[in-house]
Amino acid sequence: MKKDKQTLRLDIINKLQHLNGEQRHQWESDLKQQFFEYLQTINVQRMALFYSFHPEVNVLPILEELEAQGYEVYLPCLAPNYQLEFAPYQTGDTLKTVYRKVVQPKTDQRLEPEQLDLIIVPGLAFSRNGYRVGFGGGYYDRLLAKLPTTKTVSLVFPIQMVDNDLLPVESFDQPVKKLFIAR
Ligand SMILES: Nc1nc2c(c(=O)[nH]1)N(C=O)[C@@H](CNc1ccc(C(=O)N[C@@H](CCC(=O)O)C(=O)O)cc1)CN2
Ligand SMILES: Nc1ncnc2c1ncn2[C@@H]1O[C@H](COP(=O)(O)OP(=O)(O)OP(=O)(O)O)[C@@H](O)[C@H]1O
Repeated sequence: MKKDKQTLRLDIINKLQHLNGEQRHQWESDLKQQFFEYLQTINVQRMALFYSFHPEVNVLPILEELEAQGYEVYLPCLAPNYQLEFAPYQTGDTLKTVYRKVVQPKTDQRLEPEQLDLIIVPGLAFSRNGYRVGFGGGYYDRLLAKLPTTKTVSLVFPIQMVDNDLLPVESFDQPVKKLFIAR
């Protein structure tokens, strides 16, 4: 049976919360490896990540490695009307909490989203064809609708995958172009 987005969100949050630490760690290392292998095949400089909070896939080790390799890293900042803006971030920069566990850089510096070469998109449930259900602000759907040519990827645990025909898709949903699924 097709679940609504809210039911699916709670389902996946529950699964992520019950994931054992060792399995999580192994999947996160695998995703990091897959992602850096992919990076060697493309030419990008400016990248948007997100500041993971529990129980999301932790992408902060990837963020640190990107910095070490000299990439420019940006994080999303909430703007009026569910818009996202992007601020530069380096480990150690001041962050502020904007909503529950959501944090963003304190700086007022911004990069036009069009200048991003690649966006790592957060999410809870995903289908093979790249559709996703996130926490429900519609922030990334609004953003990606404006950036049809930007590379987009998500890093996903197998327990977050849902059959194509079981993931609710609405007219405004924007799929990510490439999924990495942990093995
Ligand atoms: N780590 C991380 N950072 C992220 C995201 C994310 O998914 N993960 N986001 C991904 O987008 C953005 C923040 N997402 C948010 C999603 C919902 C609400 C929120 O206000 N939720 C309301 C209901 C939504 C509404 O008002 O319609 C709520 O929970 O009460 C705020 C931020 C940007 N930063
Ligand atoms: N391009 C858009 N223009 C206007 N409203 C939009 C657009 N895209 C999404 N929305 C609105 O955003 C709301 C949340 O969408 P949805 O539940 O799919 O969020 P989500 O993908 O889970 O969240 P997020 O993208 O923040 O991770 C919906 O009510 C929808 O009407």
